[in-house]
Amino acid sequence: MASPAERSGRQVSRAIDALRRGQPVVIRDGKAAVTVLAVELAEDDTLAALDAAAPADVLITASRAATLKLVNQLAAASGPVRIGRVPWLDLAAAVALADPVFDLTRPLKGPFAARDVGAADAADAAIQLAKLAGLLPALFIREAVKDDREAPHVTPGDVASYVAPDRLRIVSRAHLPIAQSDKSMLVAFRGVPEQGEHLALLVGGAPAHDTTPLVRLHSECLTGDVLGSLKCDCGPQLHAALDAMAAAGGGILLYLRQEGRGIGLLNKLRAYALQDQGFDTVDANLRLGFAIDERDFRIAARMLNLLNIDTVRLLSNNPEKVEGLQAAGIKVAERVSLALPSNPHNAHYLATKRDRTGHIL
Ligand SMILES: Nc1nc2c(ncn2[C@@H]2O[C@H](COP(=O)(O)OP(=O)(O)OP(=O)(O)O)[C@@H](O)[C@H]2O)c(=O)[nH]1
Ligand SMILES: [Zn+2]
Repeated sequence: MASPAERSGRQVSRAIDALRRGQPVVIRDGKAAVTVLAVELAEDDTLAALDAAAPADVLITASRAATLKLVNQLAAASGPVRIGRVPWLDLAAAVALADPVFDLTRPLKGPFAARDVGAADAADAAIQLAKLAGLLPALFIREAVKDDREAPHVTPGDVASYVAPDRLRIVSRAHLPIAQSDKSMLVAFRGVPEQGEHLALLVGGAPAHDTTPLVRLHSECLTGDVLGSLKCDCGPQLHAALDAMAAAGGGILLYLRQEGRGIGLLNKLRAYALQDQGFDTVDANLRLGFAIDERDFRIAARMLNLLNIDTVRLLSNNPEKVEGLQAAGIKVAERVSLALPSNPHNAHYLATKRDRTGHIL
């Protein structure tokens, strides 16, 4: 029989799957319960079915609300913002609220009225589920009714346990000779299925017990790692890190499935589209409704724990990685910088990292 934790995990998986298929989900927090539907995938019929019980409002994040200049209406602007539904706020208008791609060409008319978000933990969990589903963080929301009982039901606690780093396990390991060292090994981890399998590449094999290994936290970047994008520095950093580890006699590269600083590939491309309009990497994330950086470095710390590593020499220019690891109990004995020459396409991106996200470059 499934344990309570397994049953709760299965419900969260079902809820994420439902959101991805454009179906509603119920989030229950004590006596309060809300029903949500992702704006991005809503259709006329699914929205009409949701609205049948009572017109559903629109839930967006604080950063999206700030972009839309809605925050000054609110006392607490750090959590999600619930926009009251008015007749002209139809599906197309809600999509425009959620998706910034048309912000410049078709400015939103309004006026929008922010209402009390109600069950705040349930609203937070709804936004987190949309992010786990790889969608824009915007949902239709109304109080749940009896007819919603077919939809997957979750609690904020279920969602928090689902993403807890201690769920991560090592599943498999094998030799993986690479150009820099034919003794390397690859270790695969299973955690949150929607995030993909995190990997640890042990360059030169398992590190000796008496050394402090050189470690790199590399966040997935399909465009840079695989396609040779010149917009970022990920591909060259990946290869330079492997070279540095080989030169040091070994090291560990954690390949974290945190594409686009945790917003996913589709949303990163949306951020790139905004960058084509002139916004920088920070503002693009905020306009989409995300945090500047959505990554959880406790996952990397948990991977290091499972590899029996408690102290590292970290290859990075990002002080937040150092702080994130240390807060999760990993000692960073030294930060080793990993800066590479810029090119005309990534010079502005690197300057933004230096000037706005505290990278030491
Ligand atoms: N959302 C978003 N993600 C981006 C953008 N450019 C690159 N990325 C992602 O940023 C991540 C790269 O970060 P890293 O190189 O691991 O880390 P960092 O924060 O730059 O810090 P370093 O350790 O100094 O390299 C990858 O997941 C990329 O996909 C962008 O413009 N928008
Ligand atoms: Zn990149």
